[in-house]
Amino acid sequence: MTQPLRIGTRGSPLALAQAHETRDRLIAAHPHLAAPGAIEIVVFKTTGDRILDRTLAEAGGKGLFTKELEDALLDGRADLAVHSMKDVPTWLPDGLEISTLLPREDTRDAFFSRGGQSVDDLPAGSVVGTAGLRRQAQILERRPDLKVVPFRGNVQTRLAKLDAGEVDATLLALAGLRRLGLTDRITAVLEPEVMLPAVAQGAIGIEIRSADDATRALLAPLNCPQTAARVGAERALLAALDGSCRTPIAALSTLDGDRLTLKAKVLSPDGRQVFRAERAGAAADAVALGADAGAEIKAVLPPGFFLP
Ligand SMILES: NCc1[nH]cc(CCC(=O)O)c1CC(=O)O
Repeated sequence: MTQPLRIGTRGSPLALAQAHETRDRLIAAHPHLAAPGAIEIVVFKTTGDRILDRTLAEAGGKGLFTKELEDALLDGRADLAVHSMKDVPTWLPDGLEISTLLPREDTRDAFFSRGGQSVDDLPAGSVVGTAGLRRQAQILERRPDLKVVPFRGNVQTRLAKLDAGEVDATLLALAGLRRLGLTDRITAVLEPEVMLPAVAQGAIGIEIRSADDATRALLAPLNCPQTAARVGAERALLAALDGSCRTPIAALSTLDGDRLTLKAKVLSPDGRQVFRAERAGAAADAVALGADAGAEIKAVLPPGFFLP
């Protein structure tokens, strides 16, 4: 029998759901892969899964959720790695590439509060738990009277902490909740005007060895060109900004036919300073539009704005 195609993934329920979606799409495109043993899902624990007592910004380092999967690709323990593109660093290791983007889920953030209030109705002084600086900065931009505290753990853990009263409210990506079937608990879905999403939020990307033409060919029918253009624009913005995970950066591109619109925002962690850029143009120019918007913001940021 030939070697199985090995899908590398993290072990969180969301990561496993995304690995299973990838397997199902592979089988739909190539029915022979439904044979027993043709596809194997291999679970790897990443640094981000181990560190649960600090925020990601404090843990520092890029690729907290991707490095172990990339090591497995590079030394042949996996043939493809499935990632939330939101967690994929701007620069990939030599010899690897994102070959495929699956059709994007909803990009918005979902808001949960114990009392059922939305962001604007929370009583002053309410405690919002969030892991990320992007959500912290935008919550404080709109509601400087709220208190934001660090909040880690996978989706289920965070909802349990909310129930236990550790915080009054929290936010999670709607995409992950949809994939886990956990949307019934949502208090409100936040529009991008209130909470601009993270770069590539809601997109699943598949990483392979650049030299692995066989796996690239198998994955080709799974690629969604619209998602690729949108994520291409947003990640080009990130590259041009050359920020770190300690910088609140938010961006969203949308497509109307072949016309791509990109909205981008860089904030100070306390939400007091906000820098925006917007671009629109042909989808074929997605990367240039993103890079251009990033350069525009970078040019006006005060010196030392990005923490190392
Ligand atoms: N490691 C955090 C992470 N990475 C991707 C998602 C959600 C799914 C997505 O945005 O594609 C989440 C959880 C969250 O932010 O609520």
